[in-house]
Amino acid sequence: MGENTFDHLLAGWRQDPDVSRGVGATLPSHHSHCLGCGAENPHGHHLVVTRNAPDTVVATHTFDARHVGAPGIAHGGAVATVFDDLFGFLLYSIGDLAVTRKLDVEYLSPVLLGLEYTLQASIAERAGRKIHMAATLQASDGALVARSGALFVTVDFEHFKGPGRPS
Ligand SMILES: CCCCCCCC/C=C\CCCCCCCC(=O)SCCNC(=O)CCNC(=O)[C@H](O)C(C)(C)COP(=O)(O)OP(=O)(O)OC[C@H]1O[C@@H](n2cnc3c(N)ncnc32)[C@H](O)[C@@H]1OP(=O)(O)O
Repeated sequence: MGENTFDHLLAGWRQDPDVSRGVGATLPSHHSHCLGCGAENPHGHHLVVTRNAPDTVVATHTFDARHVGAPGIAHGGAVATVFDDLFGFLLYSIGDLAVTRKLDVEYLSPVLLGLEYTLQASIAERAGRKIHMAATLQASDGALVARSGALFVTVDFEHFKGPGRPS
């Protein structure tokens, strides 16, 4: 991503973090090449995420051959990627930038390739810079297949600048 593009992204977030979008709204991707939600990342999950309550977001996802771990089963890291990115959409409810400090995933049953799953994430608690979040991944029959918890920590814009990062 070119530096002008990244500056533009940060400026856009600063001006309008989309916190005002209503329940039922589809939220903007983090950026076009984001591994979780960017439409232009050929390796990405292309998540489309909707706000279904003020502090809750939902998405459906079908893992495919790009995400295979054991034959027919999604790689655990791919599942964690999707949880992490979904948590990133809760920042639109908060209006502050934050990054993942801790991510826990419980794999209760295999996540199968080619089946559509429903994911939901919500804010559990906010304390100072810390934002605790929780999420579920359910099969089409409602069975709980995986769940995740995350600790995000708010950061300022300078976090995204510096060595190795776009300036
Ligand atoms: C959504 C809008 C986007 C718009 C576009 C904008 C452009 C940006 C583009 C896109 C972004 C969105 C993309 C979302 C994708 C999903 C999110 C990711 O994948 S993020 C990448 C992975 N994560 C990192 O790379 C972090 C690396 N870690 C760090 O940089 C630091 O560790 C950081 C900033 C997280 C914290 O460092 P410290 O030095 O500032 O803070 P300390 O003091 O260590 O911790 C803060 C508090 O947290 C507690 N804490 C830390 N670890 C804890 C733990 N394990 N359990 C409980 N508390 C803990 C501490 O005790 C402290 O608490 P006390 O404030 O004192 O009360």
